[in-house]
Amino acid sequence: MVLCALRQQVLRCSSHCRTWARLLQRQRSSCVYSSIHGFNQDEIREKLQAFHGGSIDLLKQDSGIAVLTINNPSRMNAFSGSMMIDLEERVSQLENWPEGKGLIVQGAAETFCSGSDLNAVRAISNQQDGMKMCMFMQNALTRLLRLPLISVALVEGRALGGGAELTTACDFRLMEAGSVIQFVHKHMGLVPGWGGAARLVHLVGSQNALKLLGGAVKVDPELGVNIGLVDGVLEGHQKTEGAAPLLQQAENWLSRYTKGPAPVIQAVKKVVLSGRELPLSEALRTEKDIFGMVWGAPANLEALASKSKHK
Ligand SMILES: CCC(=O)SCCNC(=O)CCNC(=O)[C@H](O)C(C)(C)COP(=O)(O)OP(=O)(O)OC[C@H]1O[C@@H](n2cnc3c(N)ncnc32)[C@H](O)[C@@H]1OP(=O)(O)O
Repeated sequence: MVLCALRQQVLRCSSHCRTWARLLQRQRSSCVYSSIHGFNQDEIREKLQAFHGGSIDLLKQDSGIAVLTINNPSRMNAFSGSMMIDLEERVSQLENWPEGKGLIVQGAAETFCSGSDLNAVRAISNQQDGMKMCMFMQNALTRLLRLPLISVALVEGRALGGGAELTTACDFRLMEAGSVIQFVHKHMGLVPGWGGAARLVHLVGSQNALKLLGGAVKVDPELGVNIGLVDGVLEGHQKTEGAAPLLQQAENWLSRYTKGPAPVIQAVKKVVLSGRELPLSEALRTEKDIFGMVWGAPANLEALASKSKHK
């Protein structure tokens, strides 16, 4: 009897492992560009590495909420080439964090991010290299959005150009009162290239996206909330007496969605992600696979044993 139960448990575990492996594989192979698109990761990494400065810092906390900081304050947190590589490496670390539940993306020194480092942009202004940088960043930001973590961009100060695009690679956006998100690309003779336009259309619809990009509109928190780009407004702790530090406010906001065991939170993110990205039949099959991973798992058994009521 005991042996039989044990065998069932082992079978269930190995089936869960296979499902996990398949889903992880699906997630990994879901980079937008690979060698079949003529994308040579090593070549572009080498080019980007030449434009150094700043860093992307990752702090994984025991709470299961990590903080990713865009750190290049002397350039208003603009993305140097080496920071792009850093970003990709931090995303890899987050993909391999079984205890993870949430992620906050913030800028250092009270501003979010002023986009690409214009010094690097000037130096690689040829079309081929520009497109390679764009492929690299689309891969990194797509993987960021597809992390099995519930993510929030915490916008303090300005999110400009690529910085505005980065906010759209998170599940949610919180803005400090007085902060601005602005797709300034048109003023630079550009359009978004880090995937920001495609994600913006999903978030706010094509009419609003056209207005924001076509007019390079300064999105303040009120407009952001009205068009569905922004999910919450935080009190500026410098200006409002008694307000908690912004990061603390963001952690409090996020914690309502990250309460509970990591496998369940990750499963929640995965079913939403598959519903958002996959055709319906494939999304339904993926949902079934993910359901199979939480069904009969410890959190489910514990909840059943405690006869919880949802009053
Ligand atoms: C993917 C496509 C893209 O992202 S294209 C890049 C889009 N971003 C931009 O064009 C931002 C240009 N910068 C600005 O508009 C201003 O610097 C903003 C961010 C509004 C800040 O203004 P302000 O508070 O007056 O400070 P400031 O101009 O003195 O800047 C401080 C130092 O930071 C630098 N900085 C700023 N942004 C960038 C950037 N994107 N790339 C490189 N450096 C940047 C400024 O040049 C300035 O440096 P310095 O003190 O003059 O050495």
